[in-house]
Formats: sequence, structure tokens, C-alpha cells
Amino acid sequence: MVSLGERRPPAEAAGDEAAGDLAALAELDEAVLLGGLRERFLRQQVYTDIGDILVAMNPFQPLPLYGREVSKQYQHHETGTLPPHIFAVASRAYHAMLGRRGGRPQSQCVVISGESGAGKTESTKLLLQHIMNLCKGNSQLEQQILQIKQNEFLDYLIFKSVSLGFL
Ligand SMILES: Nc1ncnc2c1ncn2[C@@H]1O[C@H](COP(=O)(O)OP(=O)(O)OP(=O)(O)O)[C@@H](O)[C@H]1O
Repeated sequence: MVSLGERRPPAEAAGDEAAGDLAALAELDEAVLLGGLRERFLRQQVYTDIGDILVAMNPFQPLPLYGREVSKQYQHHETGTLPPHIFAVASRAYHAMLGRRGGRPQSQCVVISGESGAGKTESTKLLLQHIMNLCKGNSQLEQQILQIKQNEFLDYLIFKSVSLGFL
């Protein structure tokens, strides 16, 4: 959903020949795609765009990607100016829901899919965390999201389809 640009969060600052949006590459086949994802993963760049799809790779370790500062950066950024991130997806859905950036207000749906242990639950929590930050001041929306967060059936809101794991 977003591509690499000028301003980058710290984790992406140290060199990034591997493209943030693989769909922007002139040639894209399975080998290029897997190579690009692998290269980024080795640099701890766990998020990669492929056009409108965000690929999130599970780092299985805490990374400094989710702090308040990073969340702030992604709240009102222009599409394409920051590296791919789950917060960018959340921001895009949030602003589109409210009809900002040109469109009319519309319900939004984010499908989070992956094999067991891929990180769907964590991604959902991060998505909601960022949306909570975005809707500070909108108490009705905040309450609605808090209700979702407290819902023990949160997992059932996630599409748990099994995808092929290549890496
Ligand atoms: N972004 C992340 N950063 C660090 N660790 C993560 C991240 N995402 C997932 N993990 C780690 O991977 C584990 C499994 O993730 P999670 O529970 O989200 O997977 P899941 O896809 O929901 O699995 P299942 O379908 O089996 O419920 C987490 O407990 C956490 O330790």
C-alpha cells in the first residue's frame, strides 16, 4: 500500500536496495518475489508491498517498529512517503472510512490471512492499536473499537485461511 520514500523509520534506514513495493519492479516472477522478500527479511524489513497487498513476515522477535513515534509518523503521512507497514494499512483504512483524501465515507475491510503462527493475531492487534491512536478525540469510535478489542472472539474476525509458506 505504501512504497519506500525519502523519510524512513530507523529500522529501514540502513540500506534498502530491496524494493519496498515489489510490484514496481520491471520483472516480477516467483524467484524475484521470494528473493526480494528474503532480502528484506534479512534486513529486518518485515513489511513489503506487492501492489495493494501488504506482506508481513513474522520476525519472531521484538523489533522497534511499533513505538508511539512510529505510529505518529504513519498517522497522516502521504501514501508512498514511508516504508510499508501495518500502520500504513490501518491509516489508509481509517482515512478512507471517514471519506478523507477525496473519497466518500465508506466501510472498510482488511483481510489478514496466513498460515498458523504467521502473525495474524499480532497484526490485528497492531492494526487496532494504530486505529485507536488515530481516533483519539472521537470517543464514539474509540468505544466501538475498545469493544472489539475486548471481544474474546477477536480471532473469529480474522480470516484464518491457510496460505503456502515458502520462506
Ligand atoms: N510483528 C511481530 N513481531 C514480533 N513477533 C511477532 C510478530 N507477529 C507475530 N509474532 C510472534 O509470533 C507468534 C505467533 O503470532 P500470532 O499468534 O499472531 O499468529 P497467528 O497467525 O494468529 O496464529 P494462529 O492462526 O495459530 O492463531 C506471536 O506469539 C509472537 O511471538
